[in-house]
Amino acid sequence: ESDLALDNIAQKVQESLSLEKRHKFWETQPVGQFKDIGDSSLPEGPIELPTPLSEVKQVPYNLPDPYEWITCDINSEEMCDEVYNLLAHNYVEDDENMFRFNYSKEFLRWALQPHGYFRSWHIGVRVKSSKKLVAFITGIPARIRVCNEVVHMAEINFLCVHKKLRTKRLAPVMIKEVTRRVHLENMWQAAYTAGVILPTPIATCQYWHRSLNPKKLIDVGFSRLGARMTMSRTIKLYKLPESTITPGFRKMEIHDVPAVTRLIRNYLSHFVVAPDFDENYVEHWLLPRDNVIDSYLVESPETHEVTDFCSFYTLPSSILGHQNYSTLKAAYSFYNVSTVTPLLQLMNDALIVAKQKDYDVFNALDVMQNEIFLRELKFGPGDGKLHYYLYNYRIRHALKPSELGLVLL
Ligand SMILES: CCCCCCCCCCCCCC(=O)SCCNC(=O)CCNC(=O)[C@H](O)C(C)(C)COP(=O)(O)OP(=O)(O)OC[C@H]1O[C@@H](n2cnc3c(N)ncnc32)[C@H](O)[C@@H]1OP(=O)(O)O
Ligand SMILES: CNCCCN(C)c1ncc(F)c(N2CC(C(=O)NCc3cnc4ccccn34)C2)n1
Repeated sequence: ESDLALDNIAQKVQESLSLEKRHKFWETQPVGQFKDIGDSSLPEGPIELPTPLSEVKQVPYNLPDPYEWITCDINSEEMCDEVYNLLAHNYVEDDENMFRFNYSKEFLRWALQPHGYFRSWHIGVRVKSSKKLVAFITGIPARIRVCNEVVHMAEINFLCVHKKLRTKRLAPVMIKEVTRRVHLENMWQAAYTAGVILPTPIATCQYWHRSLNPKKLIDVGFSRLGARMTMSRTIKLYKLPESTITPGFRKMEIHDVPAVTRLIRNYLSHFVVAPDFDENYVEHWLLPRDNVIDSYLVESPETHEVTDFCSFYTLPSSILGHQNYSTLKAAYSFYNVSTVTPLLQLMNDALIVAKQKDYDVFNALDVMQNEIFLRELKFGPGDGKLHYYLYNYRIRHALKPSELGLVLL
């Protein structure tokens, strides 16, 4: 562990000196460069113009000899298993390597197949001889409004290189290949998030956590017993009512799609960067799916109008090397809209539902208006920051988290 800890410190020092840090790959890309920070003479908008489709590289980038590209059909049970296992063993871990995201197969099928998706954007690298999947990166199409213009872009996610193939500069090749395939569909921008600092974040957000099962969170080292706090006092502090308190609070259903679309479109229009939701988008991204996405709304008992909405997605983490627990059941706040029910009360009902469904922790970023409820509902600030990025699109000033209306998975 001590070597790892030293590596982590070195990494942290490097990151903190990020201005001196050489980004040999990212310096070649059409993204905001650190050297340009503060240069308000640079125009807002696309950095490079589209190239004619005939001039886009028609063949995949070269991989080192033992490897080959594979387009992953996430609908195939076998391929989905391979992707699931690569991520379950090699995807994002916390800085102390105590937890690793454990995206489920049904979550991956949801996350990667929105209306109009491209299978060619689900890109794997495998070993020619053994056919073993050793790397992965994905894109999905999205319509994102940025500074009052709607841009068709790719949302890039699930970039993963097997632990044994790290620091071999495979990631830049993966990124260039997904870029090439997005260009072939005549799209020229992308949005992505990462826990690491790269050229150049458009916003940097903070994770907050609300304990639902404090005893387990303390046992596994996710959180620590507060000073002058006993375990029983801590359990009492986070106790929640047995049932939700808002009249008309219920699960979203398919017939609610038009009303929820109106509600969320209106709400997201207040943010500088936000998805351009239509009914297709709402039907895919917000209709409940067991163990993947939960969404609730408030239907006024008097007028039957839909006045409020809240949602969270399910992303468990593997607990690495603990004898009593193997999985942390985490809910991540997704999109929430309050027009009649106070946001505090709406989100408290979301916490109550999450507790009823045996989640251990409820996570939220400080985006949108989440700051209204974070402290009040006993969320604590986490150590994880999430940086938001746009590819080939310059925004003159970095955004405050409260100007962001976009949550990626
Ligand atoms: C128009 C369409 C455009 C579409 C594309 C838009 C861009 C999409 C961009 C991707 C969005 C992904 C969104 C998510 O999925 S974020 C989640 C990323 N995945 C993980 O953290 C899982 C665990 N880690 C790994 O699997 C590997 O460490 C990865 C694969 C992350 C790097 O592999 P490795 O550790 O073996 O390194 P390398 O030697 O191959 O390459 C080193 C180069 O890679 C740059 N690097 C490191 N981490 C990231 C990162 N998270 N985003 C972008 N770049 C990253 C790094 O700065 C350096 O470049 P430079 O500093 O020298 O310049
Ligand atoms: C590219 N998609 C971005 C979203 C992926 N997401 C959800 C994410 N990206 C970076 C983070 F920093 C993060 N955090 C949630 C907070 C947290 O829970 N920290 C303790 C912890 C428990 N399990 C894990 C697994 C990995 C990392 C930290 N973990 C920090 N979440």
